[in-house]
Amino acid sequence: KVDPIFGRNPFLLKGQEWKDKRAEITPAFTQLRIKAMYPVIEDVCERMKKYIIKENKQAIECREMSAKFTTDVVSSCIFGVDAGSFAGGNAPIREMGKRILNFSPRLMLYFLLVQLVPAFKKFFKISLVEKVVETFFVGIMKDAIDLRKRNKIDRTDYLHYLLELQERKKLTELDMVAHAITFFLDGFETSSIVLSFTLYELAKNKDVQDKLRSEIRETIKKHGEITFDVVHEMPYLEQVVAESLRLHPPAFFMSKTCTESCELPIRGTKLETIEEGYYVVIPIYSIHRDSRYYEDPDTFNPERFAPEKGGTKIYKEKGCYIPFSDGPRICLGMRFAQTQLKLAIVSLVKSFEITVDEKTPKEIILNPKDIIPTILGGVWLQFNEIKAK
Ligand code: HEM
Repeated sequence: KVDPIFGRNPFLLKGQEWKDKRAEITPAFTQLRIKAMYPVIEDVCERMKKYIIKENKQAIECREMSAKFTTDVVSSCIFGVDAGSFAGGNAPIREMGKRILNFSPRLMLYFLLVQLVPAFKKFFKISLVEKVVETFFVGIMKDAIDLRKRNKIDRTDYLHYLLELQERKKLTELDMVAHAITFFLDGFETSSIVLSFTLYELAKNKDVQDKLRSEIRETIKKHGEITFDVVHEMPYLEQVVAESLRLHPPAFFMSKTCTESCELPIRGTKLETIEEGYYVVIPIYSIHRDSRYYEDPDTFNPERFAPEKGGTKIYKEKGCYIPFSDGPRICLGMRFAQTQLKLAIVSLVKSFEITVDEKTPKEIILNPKDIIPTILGGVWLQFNEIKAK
């Protein structure tokens, strides 16, 4: 029996169940659909900029600011509603996002153990957590659908896709909510962590920030504005995001089940047999920081991915650049994540000089309580507005 909400996430499924679920949601992430969501992301970038200006000169904790950003993006794209995370007060969807992640060590443990040993699913009951999440999101979903139908809104976003799917496949309300929660859960936290680490690295490395700002200005001069197609054709921005994902991959490991006995070379020579049914843990974080593959691996250096050096392609081919995994289970939201990240970075670097505030710890220690790596004590940055001349 599958868990009604979390158990339908392709991330946690296997075999035919996984294939069916993945096939069902893949069309939601086509280039065309992400392009259609671009103006929605642009709107949220504007709200984030206004929030920074309003906070005025105070240092801003960017882990929380980034989570507000991705919560608003994801909510606008799934439910077509403004989650209002930047409006002050306790915005309910942001609060629910916090609750889901902090819910209890039980939920964290669930995800961790199911990732490591999928068989653990049998022994865990998370029905209470699911009930709260389900009740909350069913309410939002109902309102979102009602609003869309009543106002005859025609927007090619994720909700639009879910409504089409509902017609075609006769999805139940719970199916729809489970899909929406997959997008919400897999989407907002991973991307927000990457955004906060990227802002931190840009603040620490002024030369990189300046070079990126020059690329942004040149691009605007050439194209007038930064559209969806243009944002994906900015080589230095691509390098900065790629390097941030290398140094700070939010999914720091993944586990795979061996479906067919095979032999793997260990340390390049000795062959080791991996039996069918074995669980294999792939430590993304350690691979990305291994000096056998990366020169000076702990240094943030976007130059290593310069186009003339082959970009990330050569590292991907060697299997040592895998922030979004690889193969048939590669992250479904990769293109969407990259789009929202790039747009947020462009929007902030264009408008602000970003520096590290003294409240940020000098030595980075990762919070041992978080399932996704975050900086203990937070990422405190200063934003000084660049006034147009
Ligand atoms: C920078 C942000 C992101 C990173 C680094 C990331 C990373 C990953 C990784 C490493 C996996 C594979 C896990 C495994 O093989 O065990 C994965 C799977 C997945 N991701 Fe992402 N992700 C990000 C953002 C997103 C977003 C925004 C969405 C959706 C909106 C999303 C949806 C998914 C889904 C549905 C899967 C499961 C795919 C499957 O098993 O077939 N991710 N992600």
